[in-house]
Amino acid sequence: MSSTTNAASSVPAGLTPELMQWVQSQSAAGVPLPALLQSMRDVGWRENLARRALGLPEEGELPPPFTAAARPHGATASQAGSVPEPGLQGDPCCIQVDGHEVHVLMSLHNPRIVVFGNLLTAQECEAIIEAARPRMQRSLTVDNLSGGEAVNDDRTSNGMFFQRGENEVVRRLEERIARLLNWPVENGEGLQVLHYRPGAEYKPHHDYFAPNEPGTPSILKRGGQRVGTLVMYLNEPARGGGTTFPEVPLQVMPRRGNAVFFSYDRPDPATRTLHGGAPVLEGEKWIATKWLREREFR
Ligand SMILES: O=C(O)CCC(=O)C(=O)O
Ligand SMILES: [Fe+2]
Repeated sequence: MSSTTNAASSVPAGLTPELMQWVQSQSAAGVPLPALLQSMRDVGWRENLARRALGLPEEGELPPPFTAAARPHGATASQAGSVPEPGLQGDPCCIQVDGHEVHVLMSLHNPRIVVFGNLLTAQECEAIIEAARPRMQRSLTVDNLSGGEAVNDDRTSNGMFFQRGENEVVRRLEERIARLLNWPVENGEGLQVLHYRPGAEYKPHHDYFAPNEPGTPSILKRGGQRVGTLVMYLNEPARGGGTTFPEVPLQVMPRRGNAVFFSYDRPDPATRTLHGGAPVLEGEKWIATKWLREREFR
């Protein structure tokens, strides 16, 4: 009798031991918190009970959804152990972000991947390509050994970085992304533009920084780990060039103005976010990538 009482007392109010066991086993299997939260909503758990089961702040404890104006440098959702996540409760097919209609084309919970349509207008895509074009150079990847950057045969694209908020289009887009993914503008790295010619590719990789590499501590000083990626398609190659997730497996084909978002709540392959840019077979591919950090990126 008393053991039953003890077991019950370790279960938060309103929840059941079976549920808590399920949460524990799902977490241990690498299912991210946002996916668990959504699964609980899907089977009818009330929002605050689901949040309590996951150790997340309950509604009313959190500041209102992020707006750059209201919360420019304040507490981030990552401090609640969370990751960027669009507001897809109620399965909307479109999300209005500052008067711009973003379409939700696909949503997968494990790994967490969401495909958006109409995130950028055709004019915005063109403007970003034209501002980037004169500044393109052979892409580098972060060198885990030194914490600096190096040319890498796995990545045969050309690229450049904009400063955050560098021009009007970039600033507007960054604001839109922050609102769409409920993640502060300040936690975003500068937008990166990549250009792939036929044959160019980006072999499968993770976007987080490998914890045990000697260069990682110095990389993490600038805003902590990456916790989410948004790859935005600025044009359409005629064939090839999809963003692949070999462990799902899934391939997202580039359509101008569309984007694929994925998040990872820990720097671990268990997040199943291995992904790459398949070789472009015909035509060219332009993308803009926004990487999101745990904290303010400086
Ligand atoms: O080219 C792609 O589709 C993927 C790009 C990518 O993985 C990245 O920018 O981190
Ligand atoms: Fe990547």
